[in-house]
Amino acid sequence: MSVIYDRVALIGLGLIAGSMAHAMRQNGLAGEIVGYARSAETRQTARDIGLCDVVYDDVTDAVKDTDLVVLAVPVGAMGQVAAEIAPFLKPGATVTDVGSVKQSVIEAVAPHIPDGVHFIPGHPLAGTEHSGPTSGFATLFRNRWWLLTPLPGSDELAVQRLTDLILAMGAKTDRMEPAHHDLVLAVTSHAPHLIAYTMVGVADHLRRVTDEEVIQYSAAGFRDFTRIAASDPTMWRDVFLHNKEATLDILGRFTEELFMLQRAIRMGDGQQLHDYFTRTRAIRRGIIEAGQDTNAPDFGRVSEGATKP
Ligand SMILES: NC(=O)c1ccc[n+]([C@@H]2O[C@H](COP(=O)([O-])OP(=O)(O)OC[C@H]3O[C@@H](n4cnc5c(N)ncnc54)[C@H](O)[C@@H]3O)[C@@H](O)[C@H]2O)c1
Ligand SMILES: O=C(O)C(=O)C[C@]1(C(=O)O)C=C[C@@H](O)C=C1
Repeated sequence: MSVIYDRVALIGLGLIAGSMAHAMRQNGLAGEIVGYARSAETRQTARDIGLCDVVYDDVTDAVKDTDLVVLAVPVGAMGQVAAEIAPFLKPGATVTDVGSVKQSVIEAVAPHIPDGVHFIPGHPLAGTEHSGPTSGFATLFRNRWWLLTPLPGSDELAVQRLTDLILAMGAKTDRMEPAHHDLVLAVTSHAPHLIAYTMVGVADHLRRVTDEEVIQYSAAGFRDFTRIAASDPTMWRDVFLHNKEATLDILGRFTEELFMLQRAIRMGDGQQLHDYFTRTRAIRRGIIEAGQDTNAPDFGRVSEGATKP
């Protein structure tokens, strides 16, 4: 494939930036890939593993004369990073982000972007429970959705060029309104993470009662259900603080359903339980059959990729 951007700067060198670096390099999509991360330790690890062509100690050096700047830091840090880099952005450059929440990132970043620079918010629906500069791998985005939430009046050529990069990294892309994105992701990603974290908390509480047995004999159901509870605490703290309303809305609905099932169990209403599980099983199977389950975990791929990027 051919070069789409001459120079790409990755700000924040974790799972997503690292996977982008591998995917761009493997497919020859960037003339030069440079990077910056806040912690000196992360920068050193990135240099040791050759993640980028250059890793800078100063974020402004990374964005100077750069065609595409990718903000790949926790959602709560996006605004501050945008403010730092804004005076050094090249006219005509594109700034995108990969944050899991869109409305609050747009509110935090857009005011800092100078005229003549294109800000195109985005979100790859792909990840693992691993984080940091060694966790990325080239195939992370393959067959995954990468949503763009362009602002009204965005430069269509700039959006198309970013779309070309995303497609060339193996992803599928679509456009969405930021508020709709945040509601959809609250259902499909944010609430499930909170529930998984909670389930581990419950198991830990019970462990004290059962004398370690909960952890020792943790069944496949618990393991499958709670894999995502091993995810980065900073990232998820920021997601919940910045997608507050949608997450609280979905958790309210979840709690109502849970109470309904709880009551059915208490009343011995087997018919209600069976009907509910029959309906939800059909929905879940439908997702797989429609081929929309490409974001489901694949443990073989993840562990292989994470250790051998
Ligand atoms: N992990 C996932 O599954 C996933 C999937 C899609 C999108 N995202 C989003 O992508 C972004 C990055 O997530 P990740 O999983 O790659 O995280 P990560 O923890 O693996 O990496 C984050 C990087 O940001 C750096 N960083 C933190 N604060 C910074 C700051 N103020 N300035 C500069 N660097 C800073 C850290 O040093 C680290 O290198 C987040 O916004 C997250 O919501 C994550
Ligand atoms: O597979 C996982 O480990 C993930 O949690 C990835 C996942 C998701 O919920 O699907 C997590 C957060 C993102 O913003 C996008 C993808």
